[in-house]
Amino acid sequence: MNNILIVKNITKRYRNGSGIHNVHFAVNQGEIVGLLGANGAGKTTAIRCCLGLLGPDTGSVTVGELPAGSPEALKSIAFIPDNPNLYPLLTVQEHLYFRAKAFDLKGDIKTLVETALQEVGLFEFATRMGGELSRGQRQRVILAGAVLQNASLYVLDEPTAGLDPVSIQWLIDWLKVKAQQGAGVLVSTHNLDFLCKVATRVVVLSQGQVIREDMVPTEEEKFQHWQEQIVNLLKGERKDD
Ligand SMILES: Nc1ncnc2c1ncn2[C@@H]1O[C@H](COP(=O)(O)OP(=O)(O)OP(=O)(O)O)[C@@H](O)[C@H]1O
Repeated sequence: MNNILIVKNITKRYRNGSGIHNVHFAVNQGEIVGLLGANGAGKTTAIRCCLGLLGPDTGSVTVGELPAGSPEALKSIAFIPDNPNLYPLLTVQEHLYFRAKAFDLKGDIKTLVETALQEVGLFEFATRMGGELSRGQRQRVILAGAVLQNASLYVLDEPTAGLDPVSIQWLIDWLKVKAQQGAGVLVSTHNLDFLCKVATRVVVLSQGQVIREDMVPTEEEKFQHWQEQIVNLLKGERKDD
């Protein structure tokens, strides 16, 4: 299997001594991997290292064999943040034109933008201002930007926060299609139901370290037992209980 993301034994310590230690995992092409962990476990720090926003003290992160943070690596990663902010005074299509420019896309940008908006179900919203959209709609604009970019790795931080059940199902189906098309997906979430439905594998972080890597059970009746195990694992690792 081809790795699209390789996180190799990274350690990143903040000045106060917290951070992540010797974290290692990979995401293959066509795979959806969940990143789990209690609050403060180190998920955001690991994601920031994957995006190249933080440089690890030791270890390395590669995206499609390129060092994380390099311009080419950045072009292949789409990051969908937990708080999908848009430029409030740009329309949806202007936001996407801007993105197309930033990524130096060639060709018929108008058609590319229209196709991306159609794919995420926002074609009718093309001329709406970013500031006039709901949270779920703003997230879809960011997903449309990822479509434009033709990303090979999608990194999502708490993507179900604030989404209604229909939108969550839509996101599950959309991510599965992206994986079928060959992209790798890394999704950090506290939503175990969502994770069970979308991911094939999870990496569990606790106190800055990987404490477990697991395949997600494929049979629905095993989900509950597996979820209980994970919750107990996370409970056992929390210091404030
Ligand atoms: N900028 C920072 N400076 C100092 N310490 C930080 C910084 N960011 C995070 N930390 C600490 O690093 C550890 C890991 O934090 P991180 O944000 O990566 O966890 P997380 O798993 O994303 O948590 P959550 O689920 O609450 O978002 C925590 O102990 C946190 O307090």
